[in-house]
Amino acid sequence: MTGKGAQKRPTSNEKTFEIAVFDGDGIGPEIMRPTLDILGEVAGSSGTFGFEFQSLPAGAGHYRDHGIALPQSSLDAAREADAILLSAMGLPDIRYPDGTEIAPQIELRFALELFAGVRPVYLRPGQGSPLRIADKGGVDFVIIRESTEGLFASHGKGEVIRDEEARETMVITRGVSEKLFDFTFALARQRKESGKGPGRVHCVDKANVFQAFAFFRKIFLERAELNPDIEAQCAYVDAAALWMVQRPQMFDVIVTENMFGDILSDLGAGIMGSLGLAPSADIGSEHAVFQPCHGTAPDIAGRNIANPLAMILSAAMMLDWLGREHGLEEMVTAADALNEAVTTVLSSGECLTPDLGGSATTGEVAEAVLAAYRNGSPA
Ligand SMILES: NC(=O)c1ccc[n+]([C@@H]2O[C@H](COP(=O)([O-])OP(=O)(O)OC[C@H]3O[C@@H](n4cnc5c(N)ncnc54)[C@H](O)[C@@H]3O)[C@@H](O)[C@H]2O)c1
Ligand SMILES: CC(C)[C@H](C(=O)O)[C@@H](O)C(=O)O
Ligand SMILES: [Mg+2]
Repeated sequence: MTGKGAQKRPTSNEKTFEIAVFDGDGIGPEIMRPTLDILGEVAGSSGTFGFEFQSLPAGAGHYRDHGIALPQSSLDAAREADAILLSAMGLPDIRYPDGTEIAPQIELRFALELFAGVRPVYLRPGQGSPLRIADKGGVDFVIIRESTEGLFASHGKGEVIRDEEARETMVITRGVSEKLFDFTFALARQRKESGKGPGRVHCVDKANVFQAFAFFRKIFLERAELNPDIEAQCAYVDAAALWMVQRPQMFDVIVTENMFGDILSDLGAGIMGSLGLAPSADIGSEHAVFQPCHGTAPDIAGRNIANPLAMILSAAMMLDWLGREHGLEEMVTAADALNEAVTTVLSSGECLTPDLGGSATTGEVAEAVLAAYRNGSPA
């Protein structure tokens, strides 16, 4: 896979995956660079899989310089790739004429039908958290954020009427909701089978007020009947936000609408102590994008102090997804080992970026992860 601006980093292994890479804006390139180095080493030490990375232009900077946020050639190349890695895009001062920010990641989610935004919330042993609960153990749940409709469906289509009134439309469709809930129950089952969770799904909505959410909940309950081995619960979003802070251990898998998922996943990152620890995967039937939950952090960009762990953990999610999709157990094991390496670094508390109270640089944290990976490497 080549193209204008392509940067290839081939490794000579049996199965080579083509990865589309969006460096993005702000801290994006700073956290992407060491992540690709880590992936290169993980692949190199495996001997059974490798990566070809293709860097693709898109983002707010690209819009400022070229008048387009996501070139068709980038979208086409992303579509062809085995997986897509994205750091973060958008800058507060660079906007479309309608006043909204440049957000090609939304275009990618729509174009590639990435309906399931998987956003884990996991407190590692020894890891700090602002929560004042006596026992912080057992905070390990996943938010599934529907990512192609809900309140985001009117992205670019909202209207302001005579400077007096603004309107956006929320869309919930049966087709996407059924796929979303089936994906969610399957994930809860996978977690149950691997001992990570009790096999429980909470549908988080606002069905007490909005017809669209009553419909969302109705479809959830229909699909729950087809998955009787998984406990199905419903919660209103305001109470769910409270419980995420007061007793987060009650959650295993949360499934929710796009906007609620956007907000709750940042709350989840807050529980973990930093947005710099929150990875994500936007998954569809044929494509997947792996990116941190956080943005381009313009306030710290260019200083080499951004926390690279959310990006590295997103790369681990990519390894896990590719491994499962292609039946390559070694990739799944490598994903676990990379996760474990991050746990080692966080638990020791010796090499942390300033968002976690430390003074390490982006590069130093990535190096520490690599060292921990080498020590506990599955190879
Ligand atoms: N997925 C994405 O690409 C994405 C997500 C959210 C926001 N954005 C865009 O990013 C820009 C900035 O948005 P924002 O400031 O509201 O949110 P943000 O996530 O960029 O930053 C919020 C706060 O978290 C900190 N932070 C974020 N990531 C960090 C990291 N890896 N290490 C250390 N600290 C980190 C920032 O310094 C800031 O204080 C906006 O243009 C927004 O639209 C993009
Ligand atoms: C930047 C923005 C468009 C994006 C979203 O709202 O989806 C971000 O907040 C996220 O969580 O991925
Ligand atoms: Mg967000």
